[in-house]
Order: sequence, then C-alpha cells, then structure tokens
Amino acid sequence: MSEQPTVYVTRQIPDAGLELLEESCELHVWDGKLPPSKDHIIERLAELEADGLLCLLSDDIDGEVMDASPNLDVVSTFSVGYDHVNIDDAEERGIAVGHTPGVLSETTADFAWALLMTTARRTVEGQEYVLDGEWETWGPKLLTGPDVHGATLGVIGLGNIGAAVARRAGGFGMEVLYADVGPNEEAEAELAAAGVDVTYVDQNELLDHSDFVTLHVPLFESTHHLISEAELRRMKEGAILINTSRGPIVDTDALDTALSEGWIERAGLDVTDPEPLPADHEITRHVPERLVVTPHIASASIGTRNKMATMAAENLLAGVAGEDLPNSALDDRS
Ligand SMILES: NC(=O)C1=CN([C@@H]2O[C@H](COP(=O)(O)OP(=O)(O)OC[C@H]3O[C@@H](n4cnc5c(N)ncnc54)[C@H](O)[C@@H]3O)[C@@H](O)[C@H]2O)C=CC1
Ligand SMILES: O=CC(=O)O
Repeated sequence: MSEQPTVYVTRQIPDAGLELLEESCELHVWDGKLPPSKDHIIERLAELEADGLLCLLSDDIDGEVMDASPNLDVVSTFSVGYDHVNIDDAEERGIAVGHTPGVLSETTADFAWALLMTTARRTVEGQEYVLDGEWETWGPKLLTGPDVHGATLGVIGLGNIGAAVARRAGGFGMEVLYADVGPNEEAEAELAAAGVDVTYVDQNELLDHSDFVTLHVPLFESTHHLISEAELRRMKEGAILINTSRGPIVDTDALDTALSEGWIERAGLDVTDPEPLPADHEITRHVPERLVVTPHIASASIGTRNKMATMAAENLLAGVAGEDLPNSALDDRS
C-alpha cells in the first residue's frame, strides 16, 4: 500500500473539505481559534515534511514557509483572493497554488448589496436609535437617506463578483458604470442578456458620476490604495463607498478624513486596513452615522463556505497527486 500524502490545514474549515482530505491523506489541522503564527506553520510543515498546505487569507505564506518542507507540492487557499500567498515564490519553487474563484461570487455580491442598502437607508443607525430609547414618534425627516433605485452605481473591477453586483442593480433600475483594466465585453454581453446595460468608463469618470462606488478588484501592487485622497475628493459629495474586496485597496487615513470633512456621505466596509480592525481604531468614531463595518464576512453563507472547503480540498488533492489544479491561482492571475 502506498504511503498517503501528508497535509497541514491552518484552521478548522467546514467538514465537507476535511472529510474529503481524510479519505486519502494523513491530515493535520491547527485547532486554535486564532491563526497559527508563521513560525508555527513553518515548524509544523518541517516536522510533518508535508506534501500540501491548506491555508486561509489570514496566513502569510511566502518562500520561507514554502521552504520549510522539502516535499511541499501545493498551497491551497480557502479564499479566492491570494494576495497573502507569494505567487512568485511559489512559481520559482514549482509549487502549485490553488484558490476558490466563482463559488463565492453570488454570496459576496449579496453582501456588497447588504452594505450598500444599509449605508444608504441607515438601518444600523435606526436600530441604535430604537435601542437607545430615542424613538418617540414617527418623523418626516427622521433618518432620511438617498434612494437606491434609479441611482448610478459605479463598479470598480467587473470580474466575477463585480458582474454579480452589477446584475443585481438591474432590479433597482440603476444606471451602471464600470471601470477595469479594459472593457470586459464578455461580462457586458452576459449582463445585457440579463437585461442590465453597463457602460465602461475610466475610473475618474466613474468617480465623478456614481452615487454608489463598489470595489471588486484583487489586491495587487497596482491596486494598493486605488482609492486614496484624490479619488475620495473626486467622488460626489453625497456618494457612498462600499468595499468588500481587500482593506488596503482603500487608504484608511484618507477615508477617515473624507468622512470627517464630508467629501463623501458614508462608507460600508467588510474589509479594513488594518485587519482585524481594533474596536478603538480612530475610524470607528464614524460608526454608525458615517460608517458601517463588518468583520470580513461577505462570503460567509453556510452553503458557500461548504463549497469553498470542497474546492480548496480538491485543489490540494490534485496538487499532492502531481495533477493540474482545478483552480490554479498561477493560471488565473491577471
Ligand atoms: N470580502 C470578502 O469576503 C471577499 C473578498 N473578495 C475579494 O474580491 C476580489 C475580487 O474577486 P473576483 O471578482 O472573484 O475576482 P476576478 O478576478 O473575477 O475580478 C477582478 C476584476 O478586477 C479587475 N482589475 C484588476 N486590476 C484592476 C484595476 N487596477 N482597476 C480596475 N479593475 C481591475 C480585473 O480585470 C477583474 O475584472 C478578490 O480578489 C478578493 O480579494 C472575494 C470574495 C469574498
Ligand atoms: O475574502 C475572501 C476571499 O475569498 O478572497
């Protein structure tokens, strides 16, 4: 009987993935609530001489980690974003990198809309108002906000998630603008077939005209602080910014000033820089009037997390078997 590959998983992921790995691997799973330290991952990979590593977006995986085990064939991340994995280091070492595109797009788009709706219509503020005992009567001007229907939505990054967000705008009769590294004719055609016309514009035009700006780009060097002071100043005064991509796409200090000085009306963030965001971070003083913030949960539906676990396990299994990964980050990188 041939020896089973050894794999190390840096957190308890949904059973769907762990059960799949258990069938054919010697499985070791970090059991802590918080991520293992980088040193601990290195130590475990070395002592196990692991063939595969399944990691999360909260792990920093670079060449030093990859070199810990002489047998490492694959790093599979339980996320579509792979900015926490040094892809160049992996490529240099001939290590495959898997990720989870597609399966979480609709769920993440639902959540971007949840943030958009709640920032526009002030639901979090409304709840605090009730719980603070301030609700004495119905008020003609109480907690008014902008209309969502008929407004202009600007989508930055019309990839899988951006397109799913844009499709939902059809139901609200919105005009949809998008910016990307170039026009995405395939997405435009699919959206048109679903009855949603989207218009490609450059980012400045999008910022000038959108009532809501929603971010769906991966974190690369080229997208770091894509939204900074100049971009926030450019946005409409009453505009709302939604970020469900990665925290460092937005310059947090610039956003803090923008909210203080009213360059924009409000922001909804599922991702932050720093992340996790300490409760006493300066920017939280804008909650809830100007800011709604959630702890990176946009893909957190039960069904989607199960699918991500299965997909991450399938990538890992292919990697340890020396096969092409079903979803390779090296192939998908733009
Ligand atoms: N908050 C959360 O829980 C989640 C966050 N994400 C984040 O969302 C990101 C996007 O995911 P997908 O839509 O699946 O990726 P994707 O690869 O399908 O789409 C990304 C789009 O961004 C575009 N893009 C790249 N650089 C750009 C730039 N400088 N300006 C404008 N557009 C640019 C690409 O051309 C592409 O169209 C992920 O990389 C991840 O970081 C994804 C899932 C859940
Ligand atoms: O942020 C989540 C991801 O899958 O990427």
